[in-house]
Order: sequence, then structure tokens, then C-alpha cells
Amino acid sequence: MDLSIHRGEIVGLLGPNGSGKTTLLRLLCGEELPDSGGVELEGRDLKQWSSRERAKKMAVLPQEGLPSVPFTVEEVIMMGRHPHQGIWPWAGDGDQKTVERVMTDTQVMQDRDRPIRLLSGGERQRVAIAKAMAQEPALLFLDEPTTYLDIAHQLAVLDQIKRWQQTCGLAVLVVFHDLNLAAQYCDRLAIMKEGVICHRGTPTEIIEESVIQEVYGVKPLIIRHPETHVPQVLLQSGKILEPTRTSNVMSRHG
Ligand SMILES: Nc1ncnc2c1ncn2[C@@H]1O[C@H](COP(=O)(O)OP(=O)(O)OP(=O)(O)O)[C@@H](O)[C@H]1O
Repeated sequence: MDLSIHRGEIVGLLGPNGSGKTTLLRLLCGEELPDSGGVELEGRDLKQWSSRERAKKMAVLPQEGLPSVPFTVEEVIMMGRHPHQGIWPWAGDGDQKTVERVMTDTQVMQDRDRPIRLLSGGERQRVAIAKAMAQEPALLFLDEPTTYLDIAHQLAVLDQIKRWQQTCGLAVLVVFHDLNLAAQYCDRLAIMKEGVICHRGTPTEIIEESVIQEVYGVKPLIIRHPETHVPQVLLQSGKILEPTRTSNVMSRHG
């Protein structure tokens, strides 16, 4: 497969369970090494970047979120500053200011002294996003970031990432299961099935009845959002079809 992510854009990675989204994300951030092919960051082979250099450039929010570590919210967010600190990992004034700003932006300031292990799944997810933001990366990888969040916090987190993308030129790759959120927030979408990217394009090109039916094996109704006009998927019970095989997908779409 072939996938590029550019500054200032949000790319959504979609696809059924087990299609390879997380594996691709782990390859792109260097957590897994490809058997063949390669990954480049700013035109340089990812293998040539040290882990500290990489951590200054990219932040990763894994599917499992933050582990239940014995630290407070503020301490965990400060950990996002480590790649920017010298050999002595003490926070400077600049680090503290960044952490304060991020805690305000992500609305976790009131929880700053709470231990991470006492937070709910959704609260912990917001701290994980704040930690990634404190890292001030150029490239952000998010694996299903809205899974644990209620609808208000889904919008708050994605709006925050969108603002960050627009003001800092951040490049974002985000794995989504929610096609409607993907259509609202992403500039481009890529859909995976059985380990390959089988479709790519704008939300209007991808959130389309025949594509969704072919990839997910369900018959959706696609409507336009009355205000934003982006395509939105309506699901109906009993509309599960037999998924099309990947070989057919590939022969039709190259
Ligand atoms: N290191 C590995 N070795 C062998 N198989 C693996 C490895 N990692 C993942 N897999 C398998 O590859 C397939 C794709 O997994 P992956 O987690 O990338 O899918 P996904 O699209 O992210 O799924 P989901 O939407 O359920 O999170 C799965 O069948 C998984 O079991």
C-alpha cells in the first residue's frame, strides 16, 4: 500500500474490525518494522531517526489509551514534555507553561491533582490526548480516540484537534469506526479491508453507498448533513449483507 500524510491535513483511516488499521498505524510510527517496503518521515527513512528525534516529531495515542500508572493527571501530561527536555528530566518554566495551557485547552485543569487510576475511561482518554498535545508534535496518530467519550466530549476533543491542525499545521492520522465523525472532521479518507487500502478520497467520494456496502457488508442510507452538507450514514436494523471479497474489490479498483 501507499499512503502519504501532509502538513495541515487530517486523514481518516477506516475499515472493518481486523482489517489492519492498527497494524498500519504501528508501522507508520515505527513500533513495528515492515517485512518489505519502508516508511519515511520528512523524506528520511524512519529507521534513521532516533527514538527521541521521533518523539519530538510524532505523538501516538494508542487504542488502549493510558495505562493505570501511579501518577497524577498533571504528572502524566508533563511526561509528554520528556522528548524536549535535556538529559536531566526536570521541567523548566516553558514546559510548565505548555502543560498549563494544554490542561486548560483540554478541560482537565480541575483534575490536575487526581491520580490517573481513579479516572473514568473517558476522563483518562482526555488526559491521554492532553499528554500528546503537550508533546507538541508535527504529526499525530490517534487510534479510535473517541471510543470512551460521550458525544459532548467527542466533539470537544475533535474540535480541539481540528483547531490545533489549523493553527499549527499539524498532520493527523486518525483511525475511526464512526463514519459520520470521520466525514465531518477529515480532509481525506482511506478505507482498509483485509490488509490493503481499497478506497481513498474525500469524504464525499468515500462515504458513498456502494463503497460502504462493499467494504462493511451493510446497506446504509447516505444523506447530506443539512448544515455542513457532508455525507452522513444512517443505519437500519436487518440490513447486513454478505461482505464482498477483497479480490473483487482489488480487481475493480486496482
Ligand atoms: N504482530 C502480529 N502478528 C500477527 N498478526 C497480527 C499482529 N498484529 C495484528 N495481527 C492481526 O492482524 C489483523 C489486523 O489487526 P489490526 O489490529 O491491525 O486490525 P484493526 O483494523 O485495527 O482492527 P479493529 O478495528 O478491531 O481495532 C488481526 O487479525 C490481528 O489479529
